Amino acid sequence: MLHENLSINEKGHLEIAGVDAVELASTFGTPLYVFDEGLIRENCRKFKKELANLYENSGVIYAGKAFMTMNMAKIVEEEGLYLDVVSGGELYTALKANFPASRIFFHGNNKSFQELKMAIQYGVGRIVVDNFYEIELINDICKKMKKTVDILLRITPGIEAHTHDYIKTGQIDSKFGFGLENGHALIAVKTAVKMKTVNLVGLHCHIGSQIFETQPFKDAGIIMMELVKTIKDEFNYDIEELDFGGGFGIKYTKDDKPLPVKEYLEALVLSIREKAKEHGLKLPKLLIEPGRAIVGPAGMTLYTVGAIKNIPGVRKYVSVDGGMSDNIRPALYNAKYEAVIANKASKPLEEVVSIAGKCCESGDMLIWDINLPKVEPGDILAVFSTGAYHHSMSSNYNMLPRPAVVFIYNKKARLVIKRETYEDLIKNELFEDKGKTVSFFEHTV
Ligand SMILES: Cc1ncc(COP(=O)(O)O)c(C=O)c1O
Ligand SMILES: N[C@@H](CCCC[NH3+])C(=O)O
Repeated sequence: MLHENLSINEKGHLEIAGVDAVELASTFGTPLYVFDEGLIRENCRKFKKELANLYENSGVIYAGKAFMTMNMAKIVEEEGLYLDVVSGGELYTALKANFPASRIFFHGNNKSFQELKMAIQYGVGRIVVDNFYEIELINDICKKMKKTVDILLRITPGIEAHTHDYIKTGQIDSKFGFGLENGHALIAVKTAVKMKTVNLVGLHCHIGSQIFETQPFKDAGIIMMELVKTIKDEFNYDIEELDFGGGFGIKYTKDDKPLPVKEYLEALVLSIREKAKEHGLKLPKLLIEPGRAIVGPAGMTLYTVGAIKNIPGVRKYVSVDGGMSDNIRPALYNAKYEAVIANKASKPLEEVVSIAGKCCESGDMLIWDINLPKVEPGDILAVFSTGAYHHSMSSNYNMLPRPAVVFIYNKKARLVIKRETYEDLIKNELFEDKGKTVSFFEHTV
């Protein structure tokens, strides 16, 4: 199986973290996001430990955009990680979960006045400043509130990571950060150093996501340390923290070959140490921001098979009860997945089919050409590695209620987000009539 926490029980059913997936589907309904909480915690610890072993003065920040709920924020806090939030909504969720504001890093390329005010009012640990407009906004807010704030500047280091175009972020032609090549980074440093309301603590860069090589991390280490040296020389200013973002690749299919986390980190740490030695610089605090690698492999989605359409000599379409509304990644990035029929996990593979979502889009295909046992309506399809950027990117397209979320821990299933209801879909609508009472059947857990 794709991940170690997946197995097949004596009934021939798929199990995740020791819990029968078919039972989960029948108890909680489908589509269903299932997370192995034990694996999330293990991944948090692994990142912390691997980094600390290589570099003492370090910290791991969980990137909330991958999967953000109050329960997730609690796990992140309990595991001693920092938290990266990227909107007022993520910040609100974290604060509601009692996540300490001082451990929050606030990201985003267009933070609004209200979002920044909220962040400053609640005392977030760091604002990761993306652009000149934002520096001025922060300055104004801090002056009005008579506060100061610790910031990192997001740098676009000019590195091309070999990943999907939509998830590359380090190249100069990017909407994120201050460009290094065009001199914006140094102008931003100069501005921040002079500003009384902000305390420039460090620099940030993020080169992309789902990366399978060490070279971009090595390059990022070198480029950022050169910048630290330039800042020291030009402004006599010490940069105390370097945050290198996330990007650690994971396995969606057997063809994906992520490296052990240690290898990416070693590459990064080596280049930082070498540059520090070469230029006689103090070693900065080293931060990383993994999202996908912490939650991605820990999640899977369960669907129920419905209509099956065989077009002889062409293709067999197997439709499931979810689709691009709970997994936009195939449509957005042409992302590939592996899946099994959870109730036939030990049956031989018999046919090649394509898994279609239920949204009104021809592009709503979850998997093209997958080998499965004979598929029938009512079968439970389990799609793997759906922990990151699935729930967080879900929508109500076609007025589909968002799936429930279940955490498995110590072989017990716990509902952490209820399935949305049809009432939830219309709850914010202002409608003049009283509206009619409509009966319907839905799996409400
Ligand atoms: C600034 C920043 N940090 C961290 C992450 C998390 O990246 P990943 O999920 O690839 O680890 C992202 C998303 O790519 C990001 O934009
Ligand atoms: N949402 C993307 C990654 C973007 C990361 C955010 N900067 C994905 O599913 O792969």
